[in-house]
Amino acid sequence: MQGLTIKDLGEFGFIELIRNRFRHHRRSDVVVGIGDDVAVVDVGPFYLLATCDGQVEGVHFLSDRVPPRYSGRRLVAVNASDIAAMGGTPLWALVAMNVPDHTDVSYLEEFYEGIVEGLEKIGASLVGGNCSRTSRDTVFDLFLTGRVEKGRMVTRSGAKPGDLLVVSGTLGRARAGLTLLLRKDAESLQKILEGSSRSGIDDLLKNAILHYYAPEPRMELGRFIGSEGLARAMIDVSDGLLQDTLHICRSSGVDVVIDLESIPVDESCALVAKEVGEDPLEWALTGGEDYELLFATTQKDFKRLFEIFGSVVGLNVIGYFREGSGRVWIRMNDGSEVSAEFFASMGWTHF
Ligand SMILES: Nc1ncnc2c1ncn2[C@@H]1O[C@H](COP(=O)(O)OP(=O)(O)O)[C@@H](O)[C@H]1O
Ligand SMILES: Cc1ncc(C[n+]2csc(CCOP(=O)(O)OP(=O)(O)O)c2C)c(N)n1
Ligand SMILES: [Mg+2]
Repeated sequence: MQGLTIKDLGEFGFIELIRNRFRHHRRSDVVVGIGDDVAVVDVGPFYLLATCDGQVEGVHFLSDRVPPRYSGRRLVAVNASDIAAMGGTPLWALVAMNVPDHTDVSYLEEFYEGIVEGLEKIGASLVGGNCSRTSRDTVFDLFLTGRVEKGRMVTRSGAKPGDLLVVSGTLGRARAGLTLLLRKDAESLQKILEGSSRSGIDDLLKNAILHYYAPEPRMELGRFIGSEGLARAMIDVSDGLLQDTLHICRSSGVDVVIDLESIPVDESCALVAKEVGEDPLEWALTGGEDYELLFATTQKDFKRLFEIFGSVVGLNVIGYFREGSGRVWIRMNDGSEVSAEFFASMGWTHF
């Protein structure tokens, strides 16, 4: 494809290209290859899960504004969230550290403190990695493995017409946190983080910033859903609700109708978006990085799940699946339906 750039093709176009080009390059023990939250390999007594996501300075985190301990925890959280979205349990991790040669060792030590803290929290351990010099930016990649009982993993591809679309927690909080980080000066940020003012609003803002710094992946919820077989398809919200819903629809070969009124817009998102003159609903739909779980389930299984996790993490039915060819529709407040791409951008894409 001479003359075509990665920007022309886009992130998902490129992944599709690689996936199709090497479709036949596959050992017989590969259960799920390119195209889901994690790869799944049959190792005998259980399925081994493997995933890899990175944090790039200026793209995912800001080294001059975010304490490195949080960025280390963030690196773990974004990977652990993919294991949760498969219904699995994390095991071992390797870190590829790529930094310029003037980097402070104390900065790196703190970054690693965060990595190990994050791994211990999810019951995984660091077993190796790699170091390389870069010409400018700091880039950390984590490779995380996990396990799931055979046949208990939840892929992106099992949603059926009639299933409910459910999301955990609230949406738009990470976008609110990032916006605060980019707009506030260091002193105001410090004040919010120290909680020196005792108003409820400051708590909301602090919460949003910390959520952006280092989100808490939904490990218990994901594992429960997997072990009890309570979802037919699942993904985590990294690129944005619309984009990640689209992944489920395309993989499952069904359409979904999202009901705008039922989107759980985070309180901090409503507050910050209003302050900067943006639409909170659009942030909730496309902001991404909330690392909530998004899944297709039946009415009966939702009821069971809600009884256990409803009051702990919050679970909202935000739409339903129907026959179709992999499209996302938005039901407007007046009852009409609009194809999602005409309503808003679908979410984050790297190119
Ligand atoms: N550069 C790449 N080469 C091969 N596979 C890739 C590459 N980038 C992503 N993938 C695969 O494409 C799928 C989707 O990746 P991605 O969109 O990053 O998902 P996630 O949001 O779960 O991290 C995964 O199976 C991932 O392993
Ligand atoms: C400084 C900064 N600008 C913008 C963002 C927003 N952002 C960066 S990557 C991303 C999407 C998720 O990251 P990605 O690497 O695509 O993770 P994956 O979907 O592969 O899990 C978003 C919303 C950010 N986190 N930090
Ligand atoms: Mg990824």
